[in-house]
Parts: sequence; structure tokens; C-alpha cells
Amino acid sequence: MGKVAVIMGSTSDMPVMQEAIDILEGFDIPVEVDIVSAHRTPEKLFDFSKNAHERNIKVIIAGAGGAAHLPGMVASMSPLPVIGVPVKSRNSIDGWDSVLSILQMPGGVPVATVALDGAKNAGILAAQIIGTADKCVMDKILVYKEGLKQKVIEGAKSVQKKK
Ligand SMILES: Nc1c(C(=O)O)ncn1[C@@H]1O[C@H](COP(=O)(O)O)[C@@H](O)[C@H]1O
Repeated sequence: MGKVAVIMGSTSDMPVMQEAIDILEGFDIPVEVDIVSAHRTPEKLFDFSKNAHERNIKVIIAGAGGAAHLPGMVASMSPLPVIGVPVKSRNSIDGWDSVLSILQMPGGVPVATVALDGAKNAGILAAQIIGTADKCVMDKILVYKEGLKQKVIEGAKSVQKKK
């Protein structure tokens, strides 16, 4: 099965990005985790982006805060789908700096951007992409979605009883 790479600009992003890792591990998808910064480790960014598709990585999740150039720069150099996670870092402008840096990509270089601190959805989206070529993962996603539905149905029942 193909791997998902979860990269982030700093170790300080880890509490947010861990949610993507947890989701992927829950679906038994192999995950590779690393710290890569467009600003601070540009050579590593170049090497990672140019070679990821040769290492059985199928999707890249990239999270960063502030002037979050990491996801877009990875997308500029890699042929793989890139999911961007805007992280609300310390000293951020309420997270808007990160959201807009990741979301507003020029035509031709897409980054699938999730919500602010939305690493959980990034993990689910990556799993769904892997699931298109792996029936085992697809079955687990169907079970996951059924679980979401049942939770709402049970929640509705408990509210109705209280009426
Ligand atoms: N946005 C970027 C990039 C990048 O885009 O390459 N590298 C680090 N950062 C971000 O800087 C914030 C503060 O980092 P520190 O906590 O290390 O000072 C983090 O949210 C990180 O993602």
C-alpha cells in the first residue's frame, strides 16, 4: 500500500498535526512524519518534494502556521496531491495569515486546503485518496462514515427522549 507523508514547518505544529497521524494510523495506512520548512530548511524541502513520489508516497499532508509557504512550495515541485493544513501558531493574526497563504494558490498548482487546525480532515481526505486504489482502506472508510451517522442518530434519540 502507498504511504502518506505528514510534514510540518516546526515541531510546534505537532499537537495539531498529530490528529492527521492518528486518523491514518487508525486506517492502518503507513505514515511518514518529518519536519520540513521552506524558510529554514529549503534544501530539505527541495529534496523531499522532488523525490517523494519515487518513495511510494501517494499523498502529502503539509501543515504550517504564519507565512505558511510550505504546502504551496511542496505542491510546486511534487506531482503528488498535496493537502494543506493551516495551523494557528503563536503570534498568528488569528490564523488568517496561514489560511490565506495556503488557500490562495495560483492556477495550475493546487493545494487542497482544510480548515484552520483541520488536520483530522486532512487525514480523512488522504485516506479517501488511498482508498480509491485500496479496497481494504475503502471498506474502513465506509465503516467510519456509518459510525458518524450512528452517532448522530443516537444523539437525536437522546434529545427526543428528554422532550
Ligand atoms: N510556515 C512555516 C514554515 C514554512 O512555510 O516553510 N516553516 C515554519 N513555519 C511556521 O512557523 C511557525 C512558528 O514556528 P516556531 O514555533 O518553530 O517558531 C510554525 O507554525 C511553523 O509551521
